[in-house]
This record gives sequence, structure tokens and C-alpha cells, in this order.
Amino acid sequence: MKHFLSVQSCQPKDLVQQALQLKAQPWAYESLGKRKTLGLLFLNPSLRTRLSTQKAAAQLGLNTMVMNLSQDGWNLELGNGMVMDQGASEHVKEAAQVMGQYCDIVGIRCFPGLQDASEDYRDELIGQFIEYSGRPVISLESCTRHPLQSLADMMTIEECRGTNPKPKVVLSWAPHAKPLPQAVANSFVEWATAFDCDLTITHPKGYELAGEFSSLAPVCYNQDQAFENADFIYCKNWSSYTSYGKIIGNHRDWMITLDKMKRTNQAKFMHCLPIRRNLVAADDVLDSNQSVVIQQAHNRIFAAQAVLKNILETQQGVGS
Ligand SMILES: NCCC[C@H](NC(=O)CCC(=O)O)C(=O)O
Ligand SMILES: NC(=O)OP(=O)(O)O
Repeated sequence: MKHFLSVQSCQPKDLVQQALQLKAQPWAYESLGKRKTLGLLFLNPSLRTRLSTQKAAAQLGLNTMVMNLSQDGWNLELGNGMVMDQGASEHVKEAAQVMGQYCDIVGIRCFPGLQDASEDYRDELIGQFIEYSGRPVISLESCTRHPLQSLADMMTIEECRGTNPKPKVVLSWAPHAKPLPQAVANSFVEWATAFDCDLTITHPKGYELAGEFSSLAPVCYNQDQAFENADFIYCKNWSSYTSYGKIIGNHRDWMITLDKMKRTNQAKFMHCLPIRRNLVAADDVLDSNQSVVIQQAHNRIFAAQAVLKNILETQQGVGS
């Protein structure tokens, strides 16, 4: 594996199996990353991604440097040929090349601005780090995707599906107070459709995902109907793609409740976290034994570890 940016960066089923093996034997490769450095750049807040990736790196013997770029770093300019007389102090060309000197692998978290769809969907910052750092780059959630989350989600589905050959998985939009990125939902659709799942997307009209993602699974505008016989409910808010970055209507009645969960086949409840209780999902859903949100967060360690292991093996000429 060279970079890890989306489901297309890997053999997803194989990677899930590797991650599950690492969960069983976390220290099996504890010297693989010896004397190598992982640099993690955060332009946005994080609890899980930051800590699970650091823990994964430690279990591979990697040294980690973390930088909260938005608080502690210089504002970066991405544009070519810009006269830098505004807020940005440093160009990504220098910043990425410098990171490439300090690190063997670079991870970047960067949320979209939610103002301009074409700008966000170019995912320029990650692209520039690939170009200028000369190092393998891992997406820690980009403007368009969150592949480490999706990998952990697929591990969780694998662990919970039992002998069900094709579980019904429902990605359900839920309300929120703030306009949020589409990245988690986009990525989940891409990954779930690469596995043996019967995926349905449900959301109010106006919340259609970008065509490259919405075209991968049927959309049902009736949440109650979508929940019938579901084995997994994957809940997430996202802002509108068509009215880009906007919240349209309030749709508070789309919150996940125990009554709605009763329509399902005792479905497991999934969410990437952080989650706003009693807005996105009710307390009694999150506190029920159907909720697997903590298991998902636990699996983030081994998802990151599997990705780092593959990149390190490629650097040593033993992987693909
Ligand atoms: N990394 C996982 C999700 C991150 C982000 N959630 C948030 O920003 C929630 C913020 C809040 O609830 O204030 C999202 O939806 O993409
Ligand atoms: N799910 C997830 O990525 O959480 P953080 O934003 O806390 O990293």
C-alpha cells in the first residue's frame, strides 16, 4: 500500500481480515516500525482518530509526532502563484516538503469548508501533501472521505454479522445542529458496497449524496420503511450536497429512537462518534445493548494499525 485515501487504496476484505488479526495479536509486529516516524497533522478537532492512530503506531514500534496545525501551526496557502499578503504565512509546498524530511509516513485530517463543493471535492490539501512530502499519506478524514472510520466500521459489521451472508445495512441521515461534512457517509457507502451487504440509504429529500456515492445504493425517503428488517442501522448527519453545505428544514423527527429500532431485525446501532445525544439518537438507543458505537471506536486502533503495517511493509519491499 502506498497511500491510504479511500477504499480504492486497498483490498478492503483482506485489510479487514488483517485488522481483525491485529486485534487478536496487537504486538505481533512490534518492531516493524522501529526507528521510523509517523507525523499526524490535524486541522480540525479529534479524539478517536488522534489517539487510536497513536496507539496503533506504538504497537508497531513507530515514533509519532502530532501537530494541531490549526492552533499551533502557520496558516497554509494552497494556491499556486498567490501573492501571500493575506492570512497565510507558509505555502503547503514548503510545509509538506519539510514534513517529508521529518517523517516516514504522514497522516492528515482536514474537514471541508462547506462553501464550495468543487473546491472541497478536489481534496487539495491531501493531494498537495502527496505531491510535495514524497511520503505515504494517510487520510485521517478528508473533505470527502473517512476511510479509517469505514475500515473500523466494516470490522465491526464483520464481527456482528454472525452467519448472515448478506445483512441489510441502512445508512440513515439524522438531524444535527450544525452543517456537517458528507465524508463519513460517502466513505461508508463506498466501503459497505465493497462487502457482501444489502445497503439502503435513507434521508429526507434534498440530502442526496454526490452522484459518485448515491449511485452505489438505493435511496428510500421513508425512514420507517427503510428500517424494516434492517440488521444494522448506521446513523449519521450530513449537510446537503445539492444545496451545498446547507441544513434544509429541521427534520427533528429523523432522530433515531427505540421505537424506530423496534421496526428492525434487532439491528445493531452504529455511529462514528462524536454523537449529540437526544438530537441525533436518543439516550435509550445509545445505552441499549444494540449499540456497538464503543466497539467501533475500539476497532479504530486496529484499522489504523493494519494500514500502517501495510505501508511499512511496502516501504520495506515486502508488501503490495
Ligand atoms: N470524525 C468523525 C466525525 C466528525 C464530524 N463531526 C462533527 O464535526 C461533530 C461536531 C459537533 O457535533 O459539534 C463529521 O460529521 O464529519
Ligand atoms: N470518529 C472519529 O473520527 O472521531 P474523532 O473526530 O474524534 O477523531
